Amino acid sequence: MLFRQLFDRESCTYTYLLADGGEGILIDPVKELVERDVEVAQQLNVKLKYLLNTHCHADHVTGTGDLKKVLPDAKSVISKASGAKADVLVNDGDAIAFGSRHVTVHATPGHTDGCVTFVLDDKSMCFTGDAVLVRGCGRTDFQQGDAGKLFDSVHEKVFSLPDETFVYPAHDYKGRTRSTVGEEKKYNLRLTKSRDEFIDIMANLGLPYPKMIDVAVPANLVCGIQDE
Ligand SMILES: N[C@@H](CCC(=O)N[C@@H](CSS)C(=O)NCC(=O)O)C(=O)O
Ligand SMILES: [Fe+2]
Repeated sequence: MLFRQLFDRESCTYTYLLADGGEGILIDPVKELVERDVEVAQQLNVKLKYLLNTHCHADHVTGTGDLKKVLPDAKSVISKASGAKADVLVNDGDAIAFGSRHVTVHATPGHTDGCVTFVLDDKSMCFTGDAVLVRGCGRTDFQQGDAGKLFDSVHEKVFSLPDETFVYPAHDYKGRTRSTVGEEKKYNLRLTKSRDEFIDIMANLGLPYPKMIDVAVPANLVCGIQDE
């Protein structure tokens, strides 16, 4: 299987390309980097079949809408629970296939209601969006955020994966690229605490809202297609 991790310096977002037999998926593309993503896919002889979003992002506009303009056969994907528009609305347990491989959708609400984690068929990798970040997790102070829900989601749907499963987050703000389930179960600064302590930590993060939130959320509810 072909795998690439790509990075947006502006929003610190990771985009992932997975492909098999010339068919591929992109997870969490960023609008400003659509040209880069198309070029990478072309150079690696990958026909992009599905353009996946782990959730309705608040900090950047998804590239899935613009990618569809240049790749008309590609289908945008987001969870039904996100309330956003896309060609394919997925639910917990659904599979997205490319070549002879697939990822399974695991609903991991809490950062937003519609957050999902994509788990590769052999459980070697999972793509956690903002549910699990390296040594951290997505904030829960906007967009239906619910710390108790996030704690339960992660413990039930991510920490139940094998310790060796690589964790690929949607963002990292300190230059880290990936982790493993085992590492996060041991060293995550928030999710290793008790449920009550976790809820308290999340209520007191004191983070400023993402700069782009007022533009990004409405745009992402319509797959990144804004009035132009
Ligand atoms: N400064 C950035 C936004 C940073 C931020 O709020 N990140 C989110 C993920 S994007 S919704 C988050 O959940 N962070 C958790 C954390 O502990 O940092 C901007 O202005 O865009
Ligand atoms: Fe987010």
